[in-house]
Amino acid sequence: MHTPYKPLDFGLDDELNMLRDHVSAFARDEIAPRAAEIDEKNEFPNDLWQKFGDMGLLGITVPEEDGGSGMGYLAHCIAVEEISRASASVGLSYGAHSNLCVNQLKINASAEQKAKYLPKLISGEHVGALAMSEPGAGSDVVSMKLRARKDGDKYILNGNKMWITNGPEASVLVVYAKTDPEAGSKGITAFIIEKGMPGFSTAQKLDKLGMRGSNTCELVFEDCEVPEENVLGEVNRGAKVLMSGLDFERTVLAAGPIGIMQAALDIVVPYIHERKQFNQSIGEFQLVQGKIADMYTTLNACRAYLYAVAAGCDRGQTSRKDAAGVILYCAEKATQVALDAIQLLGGNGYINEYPTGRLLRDAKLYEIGAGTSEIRRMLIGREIYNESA
Ligand SMILES: CC(C)(COP(=O)(O)OP(=O)(O)OC[C@H]1O[C@@H](n2cnc3c(N)ncnc32)[C@H](O)[C@@H]1OP(=O)(O)O)[C@@H](O)C(=O)NCCC(=O)NCCSC(=O)C1=CCCCC1
Repeated sequence: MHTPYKPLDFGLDDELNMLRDHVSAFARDEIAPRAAEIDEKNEFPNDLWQKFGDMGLLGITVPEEDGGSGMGYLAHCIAVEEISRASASVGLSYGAHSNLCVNQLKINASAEQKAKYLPKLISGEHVGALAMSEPGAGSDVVSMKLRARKDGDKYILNGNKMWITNGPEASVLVVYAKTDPEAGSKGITAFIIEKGMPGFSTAQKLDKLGMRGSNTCELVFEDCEVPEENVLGEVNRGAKVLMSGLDFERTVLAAGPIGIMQAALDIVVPYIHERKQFNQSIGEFQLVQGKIADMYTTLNACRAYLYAVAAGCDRGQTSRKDAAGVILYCAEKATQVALDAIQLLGGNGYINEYPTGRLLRDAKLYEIGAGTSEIRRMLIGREIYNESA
């Protein structure tokens, strides 16, 4: 996609710059022209899964020997960023598939599970999702109620999951349940659930404020029989799988707000040349230039933080506080930058003919999903306090 000013060079290597060019051109040609329609129809365009698969994006962090592209978390962030720049809801669903589901399998699945599930998830034949939240367990995720009772060589699951991204179309889902309800975080187990397992169904798609092209629903488990070979990781050790997964999730999903901020600048910079008031382009006014300066510097500061945290993940140095920190900062700044874009477009920014309203509605999700801003601040403050004790 064309950046309407000279962007800052972050000194990324050739492989990452080529990936950005490749994804950016695809997003410009195949996603951006459909972004308004995707939002209006409240529907993910399913043809994109196959195309993302063909481009090698769905298993981007999976080693080549397991059928993936063998790239890292920084590469994954760049893909999410460029897709989200064209359509934030497509970027969110893409991240939910490739990071929340596929990357969790990469880290925690057995060789047999990888051989069974990864090929179709990586090709785009299957869509992936991850389910942790419940109607009564959002921020307090450890209080989840979905029960998995051992019965011979299988588990019987009963309960619900809520707000599940890609839930309506997912064929493979990583689902957390309580195998020992009295044991708190030491009684959680991760399972691989397949669409079509008896007793597993999805409820009606949720009607959201934003991210409308990313399908979300409730999952229902009614005496759902799951073979014990579908346990992901160790029994009763699912809290570690969940919490460490959240560090990667928060890092990679922080690229979504960055795509939104870049999209805001893509719209606003040409607009301030075209829009004339008082016989001149509004870009001539210093208050307008000041807002553009704030948007640009905010975007670059967010990018620098994200690229540093993602490069740390690639070196095996995951940081819980900085995963929470980068998504906290990028999400709140994306909401502000979307508001700035609306303000600069004035009356045009407030009508749905222009995409700035969608940017704002989409940005708001990132202050809530993958841990609220409040939970993120708590995690960062707690860790800094404990580290410095
Ligand atoms: C921070 C939090 C509130 C939990 O704090 P507590 O102090 O209770 O938990 P605590 O005592 O810190 O931990 C429990 C166990 O876990 C281990 N562990 C923790 N971090 C890690 C880690 N980084 N790596 C490995 N193990 C870890 C910890 O040691 C403990 O184990 P133990 O019991 O001692 O054996 C947590 O629940 C949270 O974060 N909520 C937000 C959930 C939340 O973010 N959903 C979002 C779901 S929605 C979503 O994901 C999407 C939304 C929209 C888009 C798509 C995705």
